[in-house]
Amino acid sequence: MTEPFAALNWQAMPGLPVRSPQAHKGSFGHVFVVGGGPGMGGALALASAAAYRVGSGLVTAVGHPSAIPYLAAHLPEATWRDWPAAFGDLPDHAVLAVGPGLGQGLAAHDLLLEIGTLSCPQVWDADALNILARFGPKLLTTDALRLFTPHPGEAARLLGITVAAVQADRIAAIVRLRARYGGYWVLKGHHSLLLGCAVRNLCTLGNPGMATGGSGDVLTGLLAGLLAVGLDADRSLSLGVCLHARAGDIAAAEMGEASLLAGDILAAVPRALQELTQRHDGN
Ligand SMILES: NC(=O)C1=CN([C@@H]2O[C@H](COP(=O)(O)OP(=O)(O)OC[C@H]3O[C@@H](n4cnc5c(N)ncnc54)[C@H](O)[C@@H]3O)[C@@H](O)[C@H]2O)[C@@H](O)CC1
Ligand SMILES: Nc1ncnc2c1ncn2[C@@H]1O[C@H](COP(=O)(O)OP(=O)(O)O)[C@@H](O)[C@H]1O
Repeated sequence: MTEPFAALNWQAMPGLPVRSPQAHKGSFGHVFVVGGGPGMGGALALASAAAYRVGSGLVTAVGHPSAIPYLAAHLPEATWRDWPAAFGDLPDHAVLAVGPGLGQGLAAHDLLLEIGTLSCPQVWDADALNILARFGPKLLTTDALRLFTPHPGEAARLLGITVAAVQADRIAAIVRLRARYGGYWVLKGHHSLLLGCAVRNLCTLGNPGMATGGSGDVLTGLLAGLLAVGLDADRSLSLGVCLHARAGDIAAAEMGEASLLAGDILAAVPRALQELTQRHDGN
């Protein structure tokens, strides 16, 4: 029998590290978000903005050329690179988030073959997971720190089973995912499961309004941003998943579940973060 996962407590969760008065943007990492294939520039923009919202110092979006005008109009704070991209010149403090809107064409395969050889911290989501499912664990040739964020459909592909089988025993599924691919895992959906090094939890926050296109892309950017500002992988996992879900609850309380957009979750992230800050300040 598998051990139960304990519910995380938002009320007791530590917030972001306090910024030194001498801080500069180089103090808070550099996230590279790799995705934004044809027709999916929005996923790239959502993930990139989310990385900035948790304090990442610099964000570079790496997307298909067709995604770039959209990105420049919607997120002028990000720098960008076109596909095909190479990653030989990444700075020491780089964190990669790979998958949002990536697509599964040949260019995406080539990008993933290179990223699997890199040693910087990485968050894998969406089409990066679909390509990983096709190649199997041999795609991951280094033991880089990797966070994987499948929804049940992606988890099913990674395990070669049905979505119904994943959902019938979600704990068994996440345990098998880690056994097969290593790394840190979130199995998304109602009561997302988290499996890290010291983390074996579930998140009871969130709501079905979050079942809307792009909300997973926001989570990917949050997780990469938290790694970039210096949180360890376990803490990034638990804070990132709860922050995303709490922001979804704040946004749903304002908008109603049916009207919720992924951008509303993103817009509520600062308020969710302020709840943590104010609690720790004793307000
Ligand atoms: N604005 C954009 O550019 C957007 C781009 N997106 C991108 O579109 C690509 C395809 O991703 P999709 O996730 O839509 O397609 P997928 O085919 O990977 O996943 C959708 C399927 O997964 C299963 N599934 C997902 N969550 C489930 C749950 N909680 N319970 C049971 N079954 C579940 C269902 O069978 C569902 O039909 C990705 O690259 C993604 O990043 C999407 O994120 C939507 C928004
Ligand atoms: N019913 C639900 N209850 C709580 N959270 C949900 C629910 N449905 C979706 N979510 C959350 O919303 C996000 C959806 O991610 P994903 O399926 O990858 O969407 P997309 O591919 O459109 O970005 C996940 O973080 C998931 O946990």
